[in-house]
Amino acid sequence: MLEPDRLISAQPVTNNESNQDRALRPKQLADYVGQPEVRDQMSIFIEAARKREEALDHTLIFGPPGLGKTTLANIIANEMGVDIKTTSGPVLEKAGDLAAMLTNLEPHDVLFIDEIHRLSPAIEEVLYPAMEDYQLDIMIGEGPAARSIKLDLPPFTLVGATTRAGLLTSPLRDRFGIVQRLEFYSVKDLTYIVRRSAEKLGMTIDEEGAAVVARRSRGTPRIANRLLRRVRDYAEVKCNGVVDQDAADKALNMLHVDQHGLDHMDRRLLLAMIEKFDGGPVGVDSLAAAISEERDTIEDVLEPYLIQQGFIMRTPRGRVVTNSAYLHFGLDLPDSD
Ligand SMILES: Nc1ncnc2c1ncn2[C@@H]1O[C@H](COP(=O)(O)OP(=O)(O)OP(=O)(O)O)[C@@H](O)[C@H]1O
Ligand SMILES: [Mg+2]
Repeated sequence: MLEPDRLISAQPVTNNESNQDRALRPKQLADYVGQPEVRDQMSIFIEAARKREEALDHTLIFGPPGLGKTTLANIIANEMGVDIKTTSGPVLEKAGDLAAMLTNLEPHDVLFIDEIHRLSPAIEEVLYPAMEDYQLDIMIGEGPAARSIKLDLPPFTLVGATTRAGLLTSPLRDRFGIVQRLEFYSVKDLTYIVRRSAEKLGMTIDEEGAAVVARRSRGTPRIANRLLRRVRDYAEVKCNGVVDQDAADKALNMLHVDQHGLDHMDRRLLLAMIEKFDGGPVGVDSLAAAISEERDTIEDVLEPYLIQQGFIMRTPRGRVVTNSAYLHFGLDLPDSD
């Protein structure tokens, strides 16, 4: 887990924040900002399924935390005009839990399984025939009285979300007809998201102020919304509630979020690579030990953005920092030999 005080963590930190997240969450594909390819494809697939009066094909959504996987799953159900039932990989412990959810679905409903890479193998076994043939094949009872029962399920859509597609077993991955990968958002898209969230929160922010928040949000809408709330606090106390470029800059400097949206965790990772490992290559486990962070956090949360921004590269021998990272910290470039 991340330190709960990490301001730019992409995970929702508190329940209260999840509620606020939900209030800002778009409900229709048309309001889903950015991700143009995903949006275009999904609108076609959804319209086609509706015309044929079929359930949408099973859909896998992957991408780093806070980019809009849960949001998209809900939009899919909404646009299909069906209900969504939500669960997650770690929550589904027993095959019976999954069976109960499956048998409660109405035709064409969406079953959303978050963190689908964390399903147990036993549950995956139940899922395969359910996905492929809408068949539930399950053992009930134990010992000599145990018997297997088969049930027909209504045609439904499984929507799975995961931070990394590579973590899924291939039989599971192969059963998804639609696979969507979410990308980090552009500053332009995030600026738009910030302005719209500001409107919903009843605050005043100008284009430049919104752009400052967008630039420092690690390409992630959840972080943009979180920073916006802290900027609002600052502006209400220090500048009569109006957020312009100057107010946004000052607020975010106070929070130690730098121009690239990097916070102390990112800086710690990059500096450890530079100072302790001469810039790499270094394996993720050594890195995790050096900064006392979990391997998963590094791979799921920290690294994707640092790679996308060109601060880190993945090589067969491990991670290396790039010259941009040295320049970011105002350090001399290492001798190239
Ligand atoms: N395309 C988008 N347009 C506007 N706002 C968005 C978009 N995607 C996400 N958001 C905002 O970001 C918040 C976080 O998104 P969401 O919860 O869907 O992320 P996630 O990918 O499911 O994250 P996690 O991996 O932590 O489950 C949403 O509540 C919503 O306000
Ligand atoms: Mg989610």
